[in-house]
Amino acid sequence: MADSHPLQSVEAALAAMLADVAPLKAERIECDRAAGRVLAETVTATLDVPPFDNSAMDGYALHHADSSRTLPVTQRITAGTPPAPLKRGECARIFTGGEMPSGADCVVMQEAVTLTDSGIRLPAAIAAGNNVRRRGRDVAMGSPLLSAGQWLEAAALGHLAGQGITEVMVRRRPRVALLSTGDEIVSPGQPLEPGQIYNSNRPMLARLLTRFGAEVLPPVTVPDNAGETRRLLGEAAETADVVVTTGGVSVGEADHVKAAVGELGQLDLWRIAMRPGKPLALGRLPRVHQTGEARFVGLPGNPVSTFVGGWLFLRPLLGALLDCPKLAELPALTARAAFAAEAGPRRHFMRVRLEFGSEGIMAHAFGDQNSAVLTSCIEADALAVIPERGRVNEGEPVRCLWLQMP
Ligand SMILES: Nc1nc2c(c(=O)[nH]1)N[C@H]1C(S)=C(S)[C@@H](COP(=O)(O)OP(=O)(O)OC[C@H]3O[C@@H](n4cnc5c(N)ncnc54)[C@H](O)[C@@H]3O)O[C@H]1N2
Ligand code: MOO
Repeated sequence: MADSHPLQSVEAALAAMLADVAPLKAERIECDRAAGRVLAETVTATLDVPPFDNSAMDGYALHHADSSRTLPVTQRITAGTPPAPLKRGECARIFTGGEMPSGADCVVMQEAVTLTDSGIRLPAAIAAGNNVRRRGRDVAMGSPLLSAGQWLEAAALGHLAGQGITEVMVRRRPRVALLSTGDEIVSPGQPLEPGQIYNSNRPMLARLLTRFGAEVLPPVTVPDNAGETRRLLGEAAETADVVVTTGGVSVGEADHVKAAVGELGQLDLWRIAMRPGKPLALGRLPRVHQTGEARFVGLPGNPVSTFVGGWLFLRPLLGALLDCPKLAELPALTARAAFAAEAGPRRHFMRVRLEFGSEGIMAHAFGDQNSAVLTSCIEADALAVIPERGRVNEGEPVRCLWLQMP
């Protein structure tokens, strides 16, 4: 009976799921297509950035010993033009990014000088190094630029380009098959018959998985039939690294997923002490025609259970397959609860909106926390964690898992 089946802790379930996950192979791709991918190699800088000392301001380059004098302007240096050496007692007109001429060691902003008939009158006491961006200040040649496991987003892509790099080794994207179970499930675009509902889990999970770095395979709908469930799960395992189902993992008579996984492969774990998402199931499906096996994650059908299960289980699983620690771990923060809540034997993951105010961070819980109420996820920035049999009173600190991308 289901109720005699012990509930596993979230930690035990995560540990079991991640115990023997090996990172996927690496592949070389163009940097232009590398956004949202995970670096599979450590990249070493082959260039200093910036490659030469240059001016941080539009102004005049000089030697600091010439401070407070009036100097003739003997050259004009724009970004991209090589400078000539500068003699003592001269200054150079220079613009932001322009290379410092030898003989100069500081730059005075143009707003700080006075133009006179005999030259540029300089302010007193200009320090050496003033307004100069030193060669290698950002990146020193030979130093690690980016480490393996780096999630590639805007700044990292800029860093690679700054080295003139056009291709990088990244992890292959995990292929995820998404199977929606249930006779009542209909795809948007089709007419809705009595008793049917539209499939909201598929696009929601597809979006989450894409953001977590996966390649989502074409949609599969699974009827409430044991034979078809087995066939479609087996078929999915042939091409997918991860097979995710929604629905059909509870104790209803039409819940065929767990049995099918057990028959085809191995059901590692079922029922977790979490709310929502209690009937979540984990396992593996061996491939018949290909080598290896696919990971199986069975998410409960209620849309909120699917959403929360996606963040708490699919994200770490993809993080392990992609060997990306920052993807694997959800960042946690402590906020003040703008609500009171109590948890039973299951840890409660409440959908909250975070308000960043002068007094700190407040967590506002959505009013209806039922696992069928997807509205609770729309504005959710975080999951507030109420420990098993724990309680949080209004105004007290509460740990929150931030629903943020790496
Ligand atoms: N007697 C018991 N009944 C239930 C238990 C239990 O312990 N004993 N657990 C409840 C909990 S908690 C959950 S969560 C659900 C999960 O059940 P399943 O995973 O078997 O999911 P289904 O029954 O197939 O569906 C649940 C619910 O979600 C709707 N659904 C399913 N797929 C989709 C979809 N793709 N898009 C939108 N909505 C979907 C489905 O129509 C159901 O309303 O079981 C409880 N029952
Ligand atoms: O575990 Mo369920 O998602 O609470 O309704």
